[in-house]
Amino acid sequence: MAILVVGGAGYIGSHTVYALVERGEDVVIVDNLQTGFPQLIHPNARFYEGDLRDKAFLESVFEKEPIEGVIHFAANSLVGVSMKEPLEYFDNNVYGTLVLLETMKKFNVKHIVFSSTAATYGEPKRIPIEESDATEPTNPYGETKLTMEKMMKWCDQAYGMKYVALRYFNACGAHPNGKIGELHDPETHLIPLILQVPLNKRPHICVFGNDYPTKDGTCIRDYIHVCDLADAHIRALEYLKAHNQSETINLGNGEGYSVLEIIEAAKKATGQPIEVKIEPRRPGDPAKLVANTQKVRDVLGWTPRYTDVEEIIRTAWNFYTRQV
Ligand SMILES: NC(=O)c1ccc[n+]([C@@H]2O[C@H](COP(=O)([O-])OP(=O)(O)OC[C@H]3O[C@@H](n4cnc5c(N)ncnc54)[C@H](O)[C@@H]3O)[C@@H](O)[C@H]2O)c1
Ligand SMILES: O=c1ccn([C@@H]2O[C@H](COP(=O)(O)OP(=O)(O)O[C@H]3O[C@H](CO)[C@H](O)[C@H](O)[C@H]3O)[C@@H](O)[C@H]2O)c(=O)[nH]1
Repeated sequence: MAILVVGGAGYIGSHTVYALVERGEDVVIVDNLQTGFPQLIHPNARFYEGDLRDKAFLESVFEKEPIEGVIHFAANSLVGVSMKEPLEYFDNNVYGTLVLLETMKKFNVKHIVFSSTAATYGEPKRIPIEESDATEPTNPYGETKLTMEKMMKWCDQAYGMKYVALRYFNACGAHPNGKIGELHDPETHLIPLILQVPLNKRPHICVFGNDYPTKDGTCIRDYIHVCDLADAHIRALEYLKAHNQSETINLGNGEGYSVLEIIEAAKKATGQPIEVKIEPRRPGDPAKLVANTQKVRDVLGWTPRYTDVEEIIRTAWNFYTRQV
């Protein structure tokens, strides 16, 4: 039997594929490469290039492959773009998920693990955030992910399809093998942008606002290593097999770091100076996002392997310094 990884040529998807293959799983990837990279595709996975929204294509994959479970990463995920082009986000994220769920129903595949996000909460009412807290997304991206969660809830009720929705906080770092890591074009995430300074790809890192109500005035986030994320997906699939029960679970380290703290850690991890420029706030950034991680520990038995941000950044640095 095989695991289908939709979006397996992307950043988090590729790390999950590596973890699955390392465990001896048979892995099938579907990806249209819109933001994925051929070099992130594991050579032992069977790769089908195509779009999730292409029903005939997706059905042909389910016909050929003995798929028993799905991990779904494919989405548009830039908050700023989603504000300007919400319909593109509903089309790819919601309609793409609709086609996937219809195909799973047709081929009687009952288990799906999928990428949700802390953006489903919007501006949090309290820190750390618990899964039962209000979900009021402040942008179309978060709204599409919340809609995907709701689609799965009703598919469970109607068809007995079971899901684990993993609400990630800030994914970061790279596989310690140095072969795969975070590649986005354009890159918008803090850690890769910071590392572009010592890589001589940008003169300084812009800090978006130092007037937030936090300890040093910069935003606080919960950074989780991509291999720890990958591990949680595999545990979620095992949980579905063992318990056949749907869950929505936060996935973070449970520790908050400010933007300036991350820059300091990057200086230590790289041994290089990093010039900082303070800029105005980026619209839509909440001051503080930190996960309550009790549920992922209790339900999936997951604990993070990487808890030290300097070590996390070193794995990313190791990857970037090996790229030509
Ligand atoms: N990176 C983060 O910090 C973060 C945080 C929270 C949630 N997420 C979610 O995790 C998932 C993976 O994020 P990532 O950073 O690895 O993104 P990514 O862009 O690197 O990976 C997404 C992959 O899906 C593919 N894809 C997109 N639309 C597709 C379609 N219609 N058909 C086939 N393939 C398609 C892309 O080509 C890409 O390979 C996304 O759903 C994202 O919303 C990411
Ligand atoms: O050049 C930069 C880039 C980012 N930041 C700051 O660094 C923090 C982290 O920003 P990222 O863009 O790396 O990540 P976000 O917290 O904005 O977003 C991440 O987490 C969200 C959930 O909260 C979504 O899931 C989203 O997809 C995911 O990228 C923010 O305070 C941001 O303002 C800077 O100061 N300078």
